[in-house]
Amino acid sequence: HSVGIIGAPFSKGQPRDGVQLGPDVIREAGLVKKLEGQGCVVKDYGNLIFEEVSNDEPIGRTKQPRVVGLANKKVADAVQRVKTDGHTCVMLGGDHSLAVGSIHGHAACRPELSVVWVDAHADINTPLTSPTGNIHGQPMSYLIHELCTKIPVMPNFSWIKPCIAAKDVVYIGLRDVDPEEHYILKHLGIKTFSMTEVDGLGIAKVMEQMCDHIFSKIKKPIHLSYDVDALDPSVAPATGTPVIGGLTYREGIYITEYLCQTGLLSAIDVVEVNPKQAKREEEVHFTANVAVDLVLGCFGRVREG
Ligand SMILES: N[C@](CCCC[B-](O)(O)O)(CCN1CCCCC1)C(=O)O
Ligand SMILES: [Mn+2]
Ligand SMILES: [Mn+2]
Repeated sequence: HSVGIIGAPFSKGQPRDGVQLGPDVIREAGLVKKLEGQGCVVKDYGNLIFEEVSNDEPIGRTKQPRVVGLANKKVADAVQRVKTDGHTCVMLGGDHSLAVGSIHGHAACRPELSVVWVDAHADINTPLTSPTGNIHGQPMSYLIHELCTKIPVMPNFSWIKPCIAAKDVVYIGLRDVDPEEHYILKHLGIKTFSMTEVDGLGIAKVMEQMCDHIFSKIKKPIHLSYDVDALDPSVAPATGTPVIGGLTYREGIYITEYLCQTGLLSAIDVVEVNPKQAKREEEVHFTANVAVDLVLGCFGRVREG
């Protein structure tokens, strides 16, 4: 595997300080060395530099729109470059608003994408449905063709063109979905495997049925957007919006092992690691090590040795 790593130290899609430190704590947990140790060729493109935006007043309830729009343009260009260079892209967040740029940049190289969104949350609020105005709860609404009429014009967002179809999206791990998001998921017929399905079917069946769904016609490259809060807070405590009843470590890893063996993983986001949300120092290292293990699973590490 040839891997291109991008650090995206960005936090303005949500209000909690610290998630901008995610890329560096994940690197400090040995990501590059461990990938190389399992035979990957790794190019670390370093951390993107995000410029400030003054007077970034809310638009309606939406907070920090200008700096989020600007940051995602940078991410989109960087992901496109990594893909053009021929690597599987790994974007280290930073908050989940960065998925707008990551998926947009990926789709610029691979127009026919399927998106696997692993998350406690659906992150599909529009600017008008969001209960908080935090853009990390909205990224999917800017990317899905069927929602484009629901998105108001916002400064620094005009470059964004919807690039994925609802039928090519699948969710795993949902357990904290806002009412409006639930309506959108149902209305668009988006395939979801909430924690209820994970419990009822077991993770192996979830992965089988998920692949049947996204590969129902042709096989498309996969964009895996992995929010560490999909995992149970006991497994990934250093994150901004923890929700109890999440994926076990084993389930979280199984998802990456399964997707790796499809051979279709083309870009991966690992987001929402926030060291400042940890109660104790060891929780930071624990969460960072789990994040590293998720990436290793995407690139061929299997637990049998
Ligand atoms: N859906 C929420 C949470 C988004 C989490 C973003 B992620 O997945 O990247 O971490 C709001 C959640 N909800 C608001 C009302 C009270 C309960 C929580 C939102 O702010 O839109
Ligand atoms: Mn998320
Ligand atoms: Mn989440």
